[in-house]
Amino acid sequence: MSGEAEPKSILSINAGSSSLKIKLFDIVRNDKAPVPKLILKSTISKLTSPSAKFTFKIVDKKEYDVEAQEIENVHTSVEAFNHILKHSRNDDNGFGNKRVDHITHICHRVVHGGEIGDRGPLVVNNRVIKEVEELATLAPLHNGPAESILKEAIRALPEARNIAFFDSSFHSTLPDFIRTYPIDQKVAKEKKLRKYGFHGLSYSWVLKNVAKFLGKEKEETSIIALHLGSGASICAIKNGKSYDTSMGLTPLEGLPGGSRSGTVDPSLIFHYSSRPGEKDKVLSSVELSHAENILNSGSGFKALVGTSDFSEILATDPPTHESELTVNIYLDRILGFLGSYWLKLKGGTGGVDAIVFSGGIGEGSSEFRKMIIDGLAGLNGEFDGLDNERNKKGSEGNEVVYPIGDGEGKIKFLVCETDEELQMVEECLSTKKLW
Ligand SMILES: Nc1ncnc2c1ncn2[C@@H]1O[C@H](COP(=O)(O)OP(=O)(O)O)[C@@H](O)[C@H]1O
Ligand SMILES: CC(=O)OP(=O)(O)O
Ligand SMILES: [Mg+2]
Repeated sequence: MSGEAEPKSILSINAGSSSLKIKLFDIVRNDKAPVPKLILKSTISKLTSPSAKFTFKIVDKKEYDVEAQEIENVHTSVEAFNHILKHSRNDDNGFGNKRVDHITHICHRVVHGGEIGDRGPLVVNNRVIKEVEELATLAPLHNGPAESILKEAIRALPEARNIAFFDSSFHSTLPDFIRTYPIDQKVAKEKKLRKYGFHGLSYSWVLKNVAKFLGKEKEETSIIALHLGSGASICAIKNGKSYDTSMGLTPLEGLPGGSRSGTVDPSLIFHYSSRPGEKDKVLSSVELSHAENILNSGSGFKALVGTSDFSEILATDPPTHESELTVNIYLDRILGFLGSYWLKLKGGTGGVDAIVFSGGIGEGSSEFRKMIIDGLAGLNGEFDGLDNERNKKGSEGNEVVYPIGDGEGKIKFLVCETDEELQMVEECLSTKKLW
């Protein structure tokens, strides 16, 4: 453990439900502050729709680039982490052991922070690992993998200090009447059953960069941010604070995703799990966890159309009944949240600055952004119209945020290239107690 020393080299690890994304930064000092300089980025994607794809890029050493290489033997996030580590440690790949063994700090994205998550990032110790483990049932696609990577990082890079950043922390500002489920409050308090919300590292990054783009203070910025990735959520941010978000006690609530159903009538579970004529049967806990597993891992796009890869679904040519149904369901649920959050923010503060797209689908698909914006056309004047050309062109140069609207409405449409890895590093560098 380094401890108390200014970070020199930070590895940032983001275990998503379909991918592992890592970045390595050297920390250089300018006059006033430590500044991260990107050295390496690597991703393994399509973990849930194999074969997995491996990308590896060392900055300024293009000759060592690996681009979307298919890898057969990697199925889990921890296998993906070990694959990247092994590749980095091989001198033939342009990197070598020295660089890896100089890592002083490791930032880990942990999706569910439960009550400890409300305190912000924490230096990892046995107690934190135990909490992450205990919360695994509340984020089944995330906390288990994050815990395995945490343990593997401690084993493989023993000199580094590990820090956990919780996706749920950003939502600690949710008002009581939004975070409370209308159930017996004694049980709710005892079992800590409330809305937590996730994708908070992404929302922190989006808020910070959109405020900068708009030339406003964060505290004066109100946006509706969409994080559309393998898991998808929407957040209403009111004057710089999370006011409502579509995910809940777990990342299952709200929008459907690659393998998740999103919100369904809770009673569906009981009917799904019993055979015809057995409707009144009491379900065993095994049957209930099986149902929970199906809703998390065997539903969503995968169940509707056979793949959790949204780009494949959009590219189905000609579209099939299943691909169209999937896109229409996703679009409908997104528009439902947009309408609701627009109303909530308008009614409360009178202002929404922008609708912001991020995440693999939000950043990658101009076609799907157009469908969403077309769906809001009835509110012309309130919202921008679409600037078709800019929407198709995407980001120019190194823009983190760019507009895709025509500037005619009160509410802008923006795209923000999210960076959960750099968000963690920036928070680490600005929080001395984490060193
Ligand atoms: N250009 C694109 N068009 C449509 N979908 C895309 C595009 N690029 C990535 N995606 C989709 O984004 C999803 C992965 O998003 P990402 O945010 O990387 O996921 P994770 O939840 O694993 O972090 C996948 O469904 C993938 O198909
Ligand atoms: C919280 C969540 O669903 O994250 P991801 O989209 O990265 O799987
Ligand atoms: Mg993600």
